[in-house]
Amino acid sequence: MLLKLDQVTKSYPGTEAPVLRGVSLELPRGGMMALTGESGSGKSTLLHLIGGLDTADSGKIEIEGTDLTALGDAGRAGLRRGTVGVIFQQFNLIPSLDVAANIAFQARLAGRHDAARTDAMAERLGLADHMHKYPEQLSGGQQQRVAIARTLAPRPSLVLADEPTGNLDEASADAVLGLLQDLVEETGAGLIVVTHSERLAQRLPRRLHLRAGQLT
Ligand SMILES: Nc1ncnc2c1ncn2[C@@H]1O[C@H](COP(=O)(O)OP(=O)(O)OP(=O)(O)O)[C@@H](O)[C@H]1O
Repeated sequence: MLLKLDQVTKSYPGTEAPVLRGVSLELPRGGMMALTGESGSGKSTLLHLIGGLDTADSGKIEIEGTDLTALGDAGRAGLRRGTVGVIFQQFNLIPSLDVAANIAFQARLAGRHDAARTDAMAERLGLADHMHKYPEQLSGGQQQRVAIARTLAPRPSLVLADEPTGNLDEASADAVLGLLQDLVEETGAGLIVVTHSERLAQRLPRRLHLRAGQLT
């Protein structure tokens, strides 16, 4: 199993009810699913726990058999470099690096930089003519595609995308999600897409819905 969550619970200081209450799920290798739910239902929190960006209060999260809850900060950071890739809502590109260097950044950290692969992916994502531009010189859709390329470059086993098309119009959102799915499928990785859009969620083979901190 690529990902296994067992009875995961999470509260933030100052919030009355837990944000996540006993969340369990399994995603097989190469599996793809959408995670939907109202604003504040805990989608980003769940993604952050799976991505090792934050820790659960109780329960177990396993990625490729490794128990995240037993790893320290360094262990979780290592997992983020190689095994799990996160595409953030706000892209988080590095402003001082051009597109080529942004795309290569995480792969270099993971010791998996492959220039030919980076170029091929940039081409697929329509970024070939923009490789020497800086993030501020790109449109939102182009920045999103750079963020996708950067996350996929180190070949993670699991890709987590938080509203990857949230800032795009419908046609661009469809195109970007389609490309993301194709690229993830080609690498055999698993994919979890958080989205507000029921329409986009329908494009994924499996859908889970969070309501008041529980999966339905
Ligand atoms: N760092 C934090 N400290 C305290 N409360 C937080 C923190 N992060 C999130 N929350 C609270 O946890 C709840 C779930 O937030 P989360 O961001 O996971 O929801 P979401 O479903 O992703 O929402 P959205 O769709 O609006 O992005 C919200 O009530 C939010 O206010």
